[in-house]
Amino acid sequence: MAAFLGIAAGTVIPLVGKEIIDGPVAHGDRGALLPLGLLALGLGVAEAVLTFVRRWSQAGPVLGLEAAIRDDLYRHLQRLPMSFHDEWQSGQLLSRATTDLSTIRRFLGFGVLFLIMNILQLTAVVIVLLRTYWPLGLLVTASAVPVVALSLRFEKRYIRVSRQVQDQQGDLATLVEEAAVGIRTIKAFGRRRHLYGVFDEAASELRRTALGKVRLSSRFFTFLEVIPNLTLAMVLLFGAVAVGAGALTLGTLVAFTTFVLQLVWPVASLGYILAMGQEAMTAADRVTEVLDTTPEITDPAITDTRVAGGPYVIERQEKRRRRRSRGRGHLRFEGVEFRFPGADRPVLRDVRLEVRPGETVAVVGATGSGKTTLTSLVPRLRDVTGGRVTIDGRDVRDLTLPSLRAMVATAFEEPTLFSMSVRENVTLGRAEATDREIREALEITQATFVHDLPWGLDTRIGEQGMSLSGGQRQRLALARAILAGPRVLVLDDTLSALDVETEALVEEALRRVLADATGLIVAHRASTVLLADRVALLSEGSITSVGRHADLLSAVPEYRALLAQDADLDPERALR
Ligand SMILES: Nc1ncnc2c1ncn2[C@@H]1O[C@H](COP(=O)(O)OP(=O)(O)OP(=O)(O)O)[C@@H](O)[C@H]1O
Repeated sequence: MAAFLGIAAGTVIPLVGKEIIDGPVAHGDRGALLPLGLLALGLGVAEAVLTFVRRWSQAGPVLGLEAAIRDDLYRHLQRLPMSFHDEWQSGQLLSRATTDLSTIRRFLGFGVLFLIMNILQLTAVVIVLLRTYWPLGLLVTASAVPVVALSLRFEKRYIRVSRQVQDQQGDLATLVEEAAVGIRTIKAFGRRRHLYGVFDEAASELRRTALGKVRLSSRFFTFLEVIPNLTLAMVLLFGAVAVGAGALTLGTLVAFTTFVLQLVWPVASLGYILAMGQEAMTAADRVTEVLDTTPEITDPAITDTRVAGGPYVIERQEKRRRRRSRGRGHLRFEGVEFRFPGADRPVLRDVRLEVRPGETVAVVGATGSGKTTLTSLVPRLRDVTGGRVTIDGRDVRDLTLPSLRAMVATAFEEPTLFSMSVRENVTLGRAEATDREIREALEITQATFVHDLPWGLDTRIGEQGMSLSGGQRQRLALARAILAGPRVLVLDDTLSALDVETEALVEEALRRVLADATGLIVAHRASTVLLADRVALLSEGSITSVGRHADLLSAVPEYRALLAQDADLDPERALR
């Protein structure tokens, strides 16, 4: 409303001017000058106030919209499965969540409104011009033809080049991120110059594309500046002739030229606005590419019509069932197959394995044999492509994700700590854990070193906090998994960075935890294998043997070969 009224006020001002020139000025009537002058002044002030109201009332909703889309995008990114994140560069996601959304906001906050206002102003002024003196009005209207034709051509080319710039910005963000995360490796290998070269090449490429974009838009913008000014010159020329011939009053000509001058900005700014629109459109495309990706790993579809209330009811039922059957956690892999998207061979084939409640099974296999992939199927970080994984007889795909993930906790080999306090990091799986429970979990994992940190449990660690050693990080990640109090505990080679002594202490304490849970442990070392009741040998994608460690050691040569390098196992070597 403020915008419309502003345009109306702005359009009336030249008409008042015309009245002043043709009335008081032409007839020397000073008395009428004052009210008309005050009217023009009043209209000017009203236009200014309305501009302020427009900007003020528009900023809030537009910024709110940007924040809402950003939230949606973040929430969606977290719902997307591992396979999505495997494929997408993090820099691309980063640039979409930041730069692209700001581009959309700028267009919605500024461009859209000006686009509507300019079109309205153009239409209003053209109508007034045609009514004031139609031959000149027609001349002004005709000047729109080349503007429209060129805008359409410009649009197609600009879309292409602005998409290219935005994609290259995403690539550049990825390079910066990788350089920051991998700085240790880069320095250690003395590859600073080399990586600088790679970055410089990408940055120069972006510069070249951006320059091409500027060249394209400047040609267009110049053209848009020239057309209205050329029209103005023609209006002045033909208008002067018309005034000379007595077909037009001087006041009308002055009003006319003021109107045409008023058109210069809307036409010239059309270029910027269209360019902004194209950028916003490609940015929106990039954002919707992410938003339109459907998460493949979702809660089960509610086909049971008796369950009114949907997932919440299922969730409640499951909680009740879990309370009743506390302590269970019967894990079974039933003919499981897993194939990475696009891969020609499956990584896992016909995997059959049973882990009974309270039992711990170690998975041993050559590197790259699929151990991590196998463990990721339990909390549905990935979904099986054949067969099924069940917990207490129920397919994990039939459980809601929150209840499944409350049931299964995983500690990974490469532990991720977030830029939060030790407490927040450790209680990630169970926010309501008490200090006593946290202390116990830290004691089990021999992670009491945190009490010596400057602010104890409240010390900020992770990417932007205190640096911790690999072993310290692993122990915190393990404490996190234990504190979650899962029915199924998955440890993916979690103790690999610990020294022998600490490992022994952790293992001793772990034995108590594992006695109450179902354990699946990926193991490379004999000492870790000894934590388990049984061992499963994963070979070429399937479980080829299952049994007690000592039995497999004596009966299965492949198993022996895998663990023989471990001095503990080979007394002769240990003595040597
Ligand atoms: N995202 C992925 N896309 C395609 N193939 C993958 C992907 N991740 C892993 N692989 C392949 O799947 C196989 C199994 O990988 P996995 O990480 O499960 O092995 P692993 O037994 O845990 O190895 P390690 O002992 O070295 O940790 C490997 O050959 C690997 O190259």
